[in-house]
Amino acid sequence: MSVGTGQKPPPATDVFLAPGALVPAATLAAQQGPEHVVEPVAYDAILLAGFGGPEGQDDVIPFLRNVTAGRGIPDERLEEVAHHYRHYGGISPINEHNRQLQAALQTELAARGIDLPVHWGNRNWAPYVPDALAAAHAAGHHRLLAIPTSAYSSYSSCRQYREDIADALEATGLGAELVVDKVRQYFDHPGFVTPFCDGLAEGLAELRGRGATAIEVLFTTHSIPTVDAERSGPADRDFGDGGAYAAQHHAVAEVVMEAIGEQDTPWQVVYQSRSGPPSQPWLEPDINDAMAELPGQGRDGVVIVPLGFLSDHMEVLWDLDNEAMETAAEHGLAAVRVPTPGVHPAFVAGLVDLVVERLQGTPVAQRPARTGLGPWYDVCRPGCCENVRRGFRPAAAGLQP
Ligand SMILES: CC1=C(CCC(=O)O)c2cc3nc(cc4[nH]c(cc5[nH]c(cc1n2)c(C)c5CCC(=O)O)c(CCC(=O)O)c4C)C(CCC(=O)O)=C3C
Ligand SMILES: [Fe+2]
Repeated sequence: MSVGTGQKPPPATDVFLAPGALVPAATLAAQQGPEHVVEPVAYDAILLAGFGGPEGQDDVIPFLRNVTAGRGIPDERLEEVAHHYRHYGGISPINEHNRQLQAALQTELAARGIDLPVHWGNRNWAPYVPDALAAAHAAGHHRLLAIPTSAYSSYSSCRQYREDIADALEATGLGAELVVDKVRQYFDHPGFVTPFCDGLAEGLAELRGRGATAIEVLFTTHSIPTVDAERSGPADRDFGDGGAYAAQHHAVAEVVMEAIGEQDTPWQVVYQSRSGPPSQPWLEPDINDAMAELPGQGRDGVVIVPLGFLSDHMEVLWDLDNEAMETAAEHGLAAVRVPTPGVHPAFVAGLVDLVVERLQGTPVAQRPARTGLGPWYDVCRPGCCENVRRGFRPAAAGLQP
């Protein structure tokens, strides 16, 4: 299913979709303008692009091999992670979450009179992206708008989805017949931000009700290698240490604190679920290390906000609800974990708003964005979120190289 390695990148001005398939020149011209908004497109289907997870004990190891293919993840780490899944019967809830999100999107689209079927395909487990593309094609669809289940920039959270879509176009031989674009990154879209605001306000109230008086808010997200973080986002913009990935999380966290009137409550962005060899630097601090410091600073409670995730999947259940909660107890901290967006009505409506933007070509000034970083790009910029360790691989829905 992989695109041949060593393949030469296409010329710098092409929008890569798949060999032989380019978007119309007008679309390209529009998206290169200062507004980075593309012309309206009459999409005929949605592709919900998920991560995928095992649904039984026999799936666990093959799933982990899919996720880590070609990546130097040590075997001990795979064993350790397999154990997290085995603890829950080998079943990750993530596929069920995506089934629910698919159904909720379908309902919301219908309620607004938008006749677009939602096809669902995962990167790492069935139903796979190539199956979804084949199903879309068999149903007579040609212009797909992808909604990845990830809100931020970085190789793991954006480009890898785009590369896997490019691979799927190649593997299915549908590259000349299907166009696959994607919605802009929605880390600062009100639909994504609102559920966290609601959850954090409730979490703070709950902890205060339990008697905590010196609470710190921990906004947590997946750690990634610092080299990936530095390359996250468009290559022609500087986002400081940690690249666009860290900058987006910090900006959203600040917006959430302000939105609920908690500017004076201490908070920080922390990282979780690190893997890879110890010699390789990843974003820090780890959530557990950060918590160990808090009693010394006079804190007696933490609200954990899983800002980097869309649903209560394994990274949330195990790494937060088991591990981080245990760490909190060890350090005498009262703790509560806020829900992920899941199928919160504001989130589902927000995703449909993103689809409508692209159907209508909404001007950038009319696009909602809660941070100064956005609204983000309709089409990923050249060199966006590249993985220097793996090298160049073609990616759908972006400018090359
Ligand atoms: C940024 C990011 C997100 C958020 C964006 C998004 O949501 O897409 C995310 C989500 C997820 N990560 C997940 C699972 C795993 N991630 C792994 C490994 C890795 N993740 C990374 C990053 C991210 N991961 C990285 C840099 C690696 C190292 C290897 C590599 O470069 O790829 C491994 C291998 C073992 C390990 O090392 O932990 C597993 C099993 C699941 C499914 C959970 C379930 O099944 O419920 C989900 C939603
Ligand atoms: Fe991951």
